[in-house]
Amino acid sequence: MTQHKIINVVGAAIVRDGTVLCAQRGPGKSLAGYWEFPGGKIEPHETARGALHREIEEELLCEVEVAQEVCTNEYAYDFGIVRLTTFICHLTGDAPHLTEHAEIRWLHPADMPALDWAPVDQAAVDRIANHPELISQESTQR
Ligand SMILES: Nc1nc2c([nH]c(=O)n2[C@H]2C[C@H](O)[C@@H](COP(=O)(O)OP(=O)(O)OP(=O)(O)O)O2)c(=O)[nH]1
Repeated sequence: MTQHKIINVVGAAIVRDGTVLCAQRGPGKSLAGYWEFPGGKIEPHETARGALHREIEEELLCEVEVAQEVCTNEYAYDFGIVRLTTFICHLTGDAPHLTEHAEIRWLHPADMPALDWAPVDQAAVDRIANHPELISQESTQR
């Protein structure tokens, strides 16, 4: 029997002016070329929100306020089962800077499904596209 470990991952749907930051995974990484929500693996001592705050600081060199959860979804890849929890996030300072992604695009919810998303991301993309009001709530810090 094949044992599949569960990899707990958090992703940020960063909102700006009615659009969401979509990021393309860089070459040489797992799932290279697929579009994703920036983020990464939750370390054992971390909360999901704490991990997301740290990952965004590391990956995009910016600060976010982690707002409401979009959804949690699982997908069995050949390297393991990824359980992705996605949160709406708001920028609290500088704009994001690319460090490891190939490209980023700010898209309106209706345009997001056209990208080639990592399979586990599909649920969150569909939820945001079908419920654009999710991203219309302004940050509490503005
Ligand atoms: N950050 C992020 N990872 C995702 C998403 N969708 C998805 O399948 N993944 C996968 C890719 C990775 O296998 C894992 C997240 O780990 P990570 O972002 O820390 O990836 P990493 O570059 O450190 O890991 P790796 O390429 O060495 O496996 O979850 C997503 O929307 N955001």
